[in-house]
Amino acid sequence: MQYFPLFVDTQSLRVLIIGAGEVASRKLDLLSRTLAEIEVIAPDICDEVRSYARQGRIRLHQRAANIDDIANVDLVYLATGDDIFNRDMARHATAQGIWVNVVDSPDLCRFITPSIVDRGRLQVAISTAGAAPVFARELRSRLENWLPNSLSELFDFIAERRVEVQQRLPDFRLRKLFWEQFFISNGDKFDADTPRRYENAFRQLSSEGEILLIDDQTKVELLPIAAMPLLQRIDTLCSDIALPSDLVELVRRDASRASIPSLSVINAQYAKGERVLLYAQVATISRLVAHFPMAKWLRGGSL
Ligand SMILES: C[C@@]1(CC(=O)O)c2cc3[nH]c(cc4nc(cc5[nH]c(cc(n2)[C@H]1CCC(=O)O)[C@@](C)(CC(=O)O)[C@@H]5CCC(=O)O)C(CC(=O)O)=C4CCC(=O)O)c(CCC(=O)O)c3CC(=O)O
Ligand SMILES: NC(=O)C1=CN([C@@H]2O[C@H](COP(=O)(O)OP(=O)(O)OC[C@H]3O[C@@H](n4cnc5c(N)ncnc54)[C@H](O)[C@@H]3O)[C@@H](O)[C@H]2O)C=CC1
Repeated sequence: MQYFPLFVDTQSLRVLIIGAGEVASRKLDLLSRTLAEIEVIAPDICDEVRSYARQGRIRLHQRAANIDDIANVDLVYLATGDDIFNRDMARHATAQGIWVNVVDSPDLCRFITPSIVDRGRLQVAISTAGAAPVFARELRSRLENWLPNSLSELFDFIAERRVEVQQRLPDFRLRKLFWEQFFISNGDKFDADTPRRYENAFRQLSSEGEILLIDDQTKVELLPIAAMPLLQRIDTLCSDIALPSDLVELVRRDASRASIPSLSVINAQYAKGERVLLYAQVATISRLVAHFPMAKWLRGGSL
């Protein structure tokens, strides 16, 4: 991973864009939505950039830039098309510890610009490490279609209630269960029923455990989609045989691992409200089913 994604707090971030053509205006389309203070310097200014200045969103200076301009800023974007000038400015910026992006020279970039799906608090950033920005753009447009616009409202709604949930559910485990329950019932949209689903999620909190069974003859890729949220909620993954890697991928990363415990231990875990997944040979799973009628045997196409 040469490029590592970070989300930068833009409050009082000072951003300088040098150049005011098409590429600068594309960067500005996203940067202007942030809280950053933005300054743009260029002798030739395209209409889009000019309109940001008219709205008072950026400070615009119509002149050539020089090295003194990069003092006292946090980020610099060089979008001039003048290779020698860009290289020179990038060198000065880097020497001063200022993070620099040169739009057409990845080797001069301290950071690169991802393609961004903007849903307010929910941000999806895509990068191909510079290999294919067009692919990043195409993937973005697929995600734009897939992620409803109302996700912005949903995450505002949730953020406003985070403290309330912490107060109403002091137990961390119950809070986690609450949010899982809420997202299962609400889905990824905000509508008139969202506040009701939020209240219902408090009522639907059960501290009941779960026993999931998967036998080694079952192909993981054929498991029903409805099994995915169940696997995501597992606390412990128990097995005495090798686990298929695609199954490990589906289970929560922080789930603990164990060998298959005795029947009485499984009973005790269930009674405590733990959620266990037991992976074993068919014969073992059949025996477990006989002992635990409440267990769910996950098989291809059935639940
Ligand atoms: C390294 C990086 C540095 C940086 O700019 O930060 C970079 C570099 C270069 N871009 C080039 C070209 C194009 N870039 C785009 C579009 C986008 N480019 C963006 C980011 C990045 N571009 C960074 C890596 C991102 C990653 O990791 O994938 C996006 C995501 C964000 C944004 O720019 O705001 C935005 C899509 C936004 C969206 O719509 O979602 C298009 C398509 C178009 O215009 O529609 C083309 C024309 C097609 C083509 O040539 O591929 C060239 C060749 C120049 C030449 O050949 O002359 C270089 C230089 C090189 O490759 O050496
Ligand atoms: N347009 C595109 O989609 C793409 C462009 N590029 C590259 O990105 C760069 C910028 O592209 P465009 O915005 O289309 O170019 P452009 O020619 O429209 O804009 C260049 C801007 O830089 C300014 N500039 C030049 N020298 C300057 C200096 N010394 N100080 C301050 N400003 C200065 C100009 O006044 C102008 O505002 C070019 O190198 C281009 O090759 C790369 C990929 C795609």
